[in-house]
Amino acid sequence: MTPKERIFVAIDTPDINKATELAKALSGEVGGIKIGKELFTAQGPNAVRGAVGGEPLFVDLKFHDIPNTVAGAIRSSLHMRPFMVNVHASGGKAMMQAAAEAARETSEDLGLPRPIVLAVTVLTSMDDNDLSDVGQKGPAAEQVERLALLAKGSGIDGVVCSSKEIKLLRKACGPDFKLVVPGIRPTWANAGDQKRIMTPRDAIEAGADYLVIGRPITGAEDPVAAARRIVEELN
Ligand SMILES: O=c1ccn([C@@H]2O[C@H](COP(=O)(O)O)[C@@H](O)[C@H]2O)c(=O)[nH]1
Repeated sequence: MTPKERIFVAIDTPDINKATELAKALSGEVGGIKIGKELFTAQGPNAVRGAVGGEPLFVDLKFHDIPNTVAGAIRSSLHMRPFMVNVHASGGKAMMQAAAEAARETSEDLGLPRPIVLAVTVLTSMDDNDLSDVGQKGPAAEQVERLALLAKGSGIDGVVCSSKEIKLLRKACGPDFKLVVPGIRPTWANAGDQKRIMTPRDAIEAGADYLVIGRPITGAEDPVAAARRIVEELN
């Protein structure tokens, strides 16, 4: 896989025209498009698939509910023909097993390739202090490793983590376990609300499978130029 193919651009906007325009402009410049709660809640599944066109789609809705409800949500999300979907690892083993099973069964029923099912560990906007505020045992890297091992044991294909944990998780979870990494910031971009960050190049060198990059590209005056600058830095 080329470095470019490892980049998923996060298109976070409620505006379908803006989303469609960005997806079209960035087609061929990156590996795929990630949509999340902002666009999905405003526009719904049909609009999302329409906006993204034929590009590989990461449906980042981070389901977190009882197993039956999450299984149903995964089933429904497969109609968007995603390449990747996700749940929160903190929803527990039974919930993750239900999600993995729903993805397997539904893709078979629909005659579609099975999407990669990921579990979100600790949000990249949280540091050790934020974790302790919500009563989770830190440091963040330890909680990420704990949740990643639970996810792997529940039949999940990989995790969403920060680049700070890539080396640790490669060792703990093996070479085939997918590591999808947001909180990516080139040296020329603002961190914003992200706390556990790394540059695209350092994250790839550490062993990330996919990088999720939003505002450094979509918030740039020229998003295509920003995407190309990142790809050049990766090459
Ligand atoms: O831990 C997580 C999980 C998901 N995200 C999502 O990734 C993008 C990052 O966007 P930036 O603009 O590059 O910060 C965004 O859609 C988040 O919802 C994350 O950041 N951290």
